[in-house]
Amino acid sequence: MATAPRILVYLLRRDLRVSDNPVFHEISRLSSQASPPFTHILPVYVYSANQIEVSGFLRSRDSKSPYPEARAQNSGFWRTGYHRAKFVSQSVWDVKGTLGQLGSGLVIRVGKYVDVVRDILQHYSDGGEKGEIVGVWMTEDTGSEEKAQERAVRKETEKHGKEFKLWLDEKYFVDHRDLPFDISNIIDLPDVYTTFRKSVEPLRERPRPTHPLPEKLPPLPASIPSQFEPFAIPDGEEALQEALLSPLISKPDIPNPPSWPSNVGSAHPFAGGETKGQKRLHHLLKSGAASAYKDTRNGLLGEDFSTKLSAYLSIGCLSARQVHAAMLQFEDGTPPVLPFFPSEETDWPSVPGWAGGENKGTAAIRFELLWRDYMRLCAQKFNTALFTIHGFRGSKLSRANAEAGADLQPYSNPQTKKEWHYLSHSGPGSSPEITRRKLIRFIRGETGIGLIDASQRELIHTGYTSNRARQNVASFLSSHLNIDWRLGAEWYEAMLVDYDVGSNWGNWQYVAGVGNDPRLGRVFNPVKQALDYDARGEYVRAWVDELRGVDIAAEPSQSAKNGTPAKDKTDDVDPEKLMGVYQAWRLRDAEKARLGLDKLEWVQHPLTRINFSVAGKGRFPAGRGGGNRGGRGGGGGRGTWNARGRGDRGRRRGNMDRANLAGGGGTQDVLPES
Ligand SMILES: Cc1cc2nc3c(=O)[nH]c(=O)nc-3n(C[C@H](O)[C@H](O)[C@H](O)COP(=O)(O)OP(=O)(O)OC[C@H]3O[C@@H](n4cnc5c(N)ncnc54)[C@H](O)[C@@H]3O)c2cc1C
Repeated sequence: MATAPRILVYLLRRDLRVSDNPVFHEISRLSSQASPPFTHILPVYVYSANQIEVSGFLRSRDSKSPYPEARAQNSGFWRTGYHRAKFVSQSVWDVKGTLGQLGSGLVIRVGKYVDVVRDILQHYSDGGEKGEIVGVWMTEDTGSEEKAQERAVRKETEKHGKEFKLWLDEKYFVDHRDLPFDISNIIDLPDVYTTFRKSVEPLRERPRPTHPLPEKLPPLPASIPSQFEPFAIPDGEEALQEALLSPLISKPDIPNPPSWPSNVGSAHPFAGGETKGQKRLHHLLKSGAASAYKDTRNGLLGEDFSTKLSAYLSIGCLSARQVHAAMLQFEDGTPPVLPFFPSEETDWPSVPGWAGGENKGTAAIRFELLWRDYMRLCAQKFNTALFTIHGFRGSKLSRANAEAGADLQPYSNPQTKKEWHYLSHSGPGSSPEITRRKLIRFIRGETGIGLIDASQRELIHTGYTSNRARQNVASFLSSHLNIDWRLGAEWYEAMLVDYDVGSNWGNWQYVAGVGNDPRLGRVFNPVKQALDYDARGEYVRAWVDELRGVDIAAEPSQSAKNGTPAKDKTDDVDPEKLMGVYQAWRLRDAEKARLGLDKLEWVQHPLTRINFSVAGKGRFPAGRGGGNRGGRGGGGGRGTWNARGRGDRGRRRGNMDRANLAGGGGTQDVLPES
């Protein structure tokens, strides 16, 4: 008589890959032993009811979900919006396909993790032919909510007398076990990134080797419990996606969102999944985009100015060490081995950077991947302070508050304290109703500040906007409008295809001045930034299509009349007219009337006016030449509206961020750069 199946349950969360996955690696190793501890595996992915709306999975229209809607705490926005829901669903389906090819499979469920686990444990509790659970495994995750999930699943598993094992999350650049401090004493994490980075350099030598793709995995058990009531899991990828997306489409976060302008492509047109992530990584190396990254990373338009790996990394379709390993092979002149992309030997030598060791592009990618590690460690250190208005700086755990002479300015410094405008209650100079109206205009991309509006519209349509744009948007909401920065973070959480708890909330805190930016009172000037990074207004005019017809042409110069080529790409642009693209209220009345802009509220009554003027005559202001990127910015982006190419290369930096950040916060106008 056949023995009953011995089943290992593996709950997947943000580890949606089969290669370089320590859990699948170990399952494969154990199952190849003479007497494996389990005969079957049950990999399960749960659409977690408090993080993604699951009412679209209700079996009938008359049934009611036992879970409240998955909405954010301060704003009421969906926790997971359309773009990410789609990307995650594609990624889940991709893993399911790979597991199927390896002789196993993936079961998809909705609900709370603990409810799903309880249901599974109960199904097998009688023993017999159905089988017996030998353990429940799960990979750890960042964030207080995720930790609570882990505790609840552990408790439930142990209540049933089964073993629970929490695996280390190995999708980061530096393995937890290799940090220069003991992770159980996370208070020792430096409060400033540079200090942390120096403690783990040289970065190229840090990551551990990757695990290979298993050749074969144990099968699913024959008896699998169905989804518990009142939900049902539809068959097929399309039906599943529809169940996820339908509530988000039927109840959009804002009424009448702006429409997608013609002829502008998404900077992030990529589908989710481990195989797609590896394809993207392969493309970055093969096209030379990885080697060019340092010079292009502050672009605004196009697919290749930056890696666009963030969404794959955030849910674990790729691990950072896979990115590192592929770059290492490229740098050493070995065709990168990606499990889903065997390399063709022949044409690599023609790729810029091939076999040349670490270059400034690949080094800069490692630098950024370490930022991601750092944000995740901060989230772990500060825990729920990640979501509080006064942020890390206000936390008792901040070393600045704990010790004299630490890197961060102490929270008690009056410069770090702001009077925030809230949605829930009145504060000095604002009421919830005014804040709500401003917030809606901010979200719709109708603030009247071109760079902000372009980014917000791009975000709502595509689920992505560049790092440069994100910094400006976060600074604008928190320092120009003084609105509770958490509303912006929640909007990003809903919208971003690459949302990641540590990176999102940590970066919002950083820019809002309550996180671990060692410099105090920094405010981005979004007009100056537009001039530096969108020198022809192409990005703004791509997404804010009302402004496409704005005439920015300069009077033909004498040299042009003589047929001599322009000295600079912007010689044919009239800087004063360009200012009307960056802030439409500055357009001449006749131009506004010609384009019908005089009837638009956001043109006539912008949320703030920034008195920035172009210094000098004929040419754009100082601060645009030379210098290289350092710290957190640099580079620039150009291209046509539907550009697919890279951003501009080799652009300025030096003192620029300081200049960009000139001026005060609040709703005060930012002072012009002298
Ligand atoms: C207000 C704000 C919110 C943000 N929210 C998120 C978020 O939810 N998820 C997220 O992954 N990133 C977030 N970022 C960081 C950064 O903007 C994105 O990682 C980056 O734009 C993603 O595009 P990319 O993959 O092409 O990045 P690249 O420029 O190609 O960078 C390579 C990788 O490095 C990492 N990285 C780069 N910059 C940062 C950074 N500042 N912090 C942490 N990791 C970084 C990402 O994993 C990224 O994929 C945020 C930044 C700001 C200013």
